Amino acid sequence: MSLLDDARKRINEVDAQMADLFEQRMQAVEDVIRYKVEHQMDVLDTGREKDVLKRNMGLIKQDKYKDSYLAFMEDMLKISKDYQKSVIYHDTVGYQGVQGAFSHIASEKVFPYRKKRNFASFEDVFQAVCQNEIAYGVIPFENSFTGEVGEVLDLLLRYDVYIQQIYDLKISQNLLGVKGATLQDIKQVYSKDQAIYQSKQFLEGRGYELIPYPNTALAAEYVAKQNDKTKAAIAAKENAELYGLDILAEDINTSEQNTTRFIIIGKKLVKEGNRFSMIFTAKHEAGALVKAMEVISKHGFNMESIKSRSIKNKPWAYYFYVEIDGNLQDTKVVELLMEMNEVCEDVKLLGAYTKESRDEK
Ligand SMILES: O=C(O)C(=O)C[C@]1(C(=O)O)C=C[C@@H](O)C=C1
Repeated sequence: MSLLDDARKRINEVDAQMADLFEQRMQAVEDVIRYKVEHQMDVLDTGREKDVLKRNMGLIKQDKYKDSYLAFMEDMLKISKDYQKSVIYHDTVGYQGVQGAFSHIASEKVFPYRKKRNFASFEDVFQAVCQNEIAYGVIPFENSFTGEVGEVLDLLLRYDVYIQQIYDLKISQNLLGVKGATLQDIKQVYSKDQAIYQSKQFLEGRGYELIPYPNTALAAEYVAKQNDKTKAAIAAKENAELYGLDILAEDINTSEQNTTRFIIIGKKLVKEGNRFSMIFTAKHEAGALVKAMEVISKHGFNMESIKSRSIKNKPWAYYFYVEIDGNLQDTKVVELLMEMNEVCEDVKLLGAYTKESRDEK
């Protein structure tokens, strides 16, 4: 037996023991999870980690292995924390904003039975997905009235998440007042500027004082707290129940077609679906964008949407977001992605999802 064969035989034996020990460690971690959930404790315990590292480092006899072992143990702790979070938060859905906001309503429609957690910013939701603190994030992507949410495109470019599903929510604005109030009582109306704008036709000639508020759900909460019959909020119907308000006028928004498309993001690439999205940056040479477009059409794909955004910190450089009809499991798509990689500077697959055809809607 050669030296290499012998060494590999010993490695195999050690690996077998380590696999067994790994499972034993994870079994202990399962009990930690049970205890932490019961006592509502955080997954991270920095004090305990320091102890673990110190004690285990003391077990290493040869100094030359210490750095590697430290890295190994740190990885082990990360694996343990990631696993704990994936078990504890597997059914949690995150959204940006307060309860009653449209993102919250969309989360309830898509995941009626899962726990919800709200965050201050879109970026916080992306981060929470990446760190396993939530299983999914529900994020507004574009509105038929006001256009795309550019910041979300930038976040899709930066974070390692995938679009797994899309959901179209019909946005309906309503005038909500305190219990017993009538339209005649109202003097002041609170809401987000966009909602006021969308309800312009209804508001015209009524003499209400229009007061902008950071968002529709907060406006509803404010009106409920004031408990004043002269104040009303423009918000989604769901806020009436949430904050104990009456619906004084329903569907007051001008455009009946006002729909917001939400994307459901997660850490895994789900390959099923009849549409997929990608982001690419064209090479800095003449005709580079045309080349990319040609690759898409050459493979016979139908491009449903294209958007361009400037790249932060790179003046006059752009990236492109495209939506294409097709199934990621199709070999044609694999070929397309390979060729796109050749003609573009960067290509990032954003995920696959099912889009109903327009006729079905
Ligand atoms: O002892 C704990 O509290 C654990 O959650 C286990 C563990 C570990 O895997 O050793 C993991 C995460 C904590 O930050 C500390 C230690």
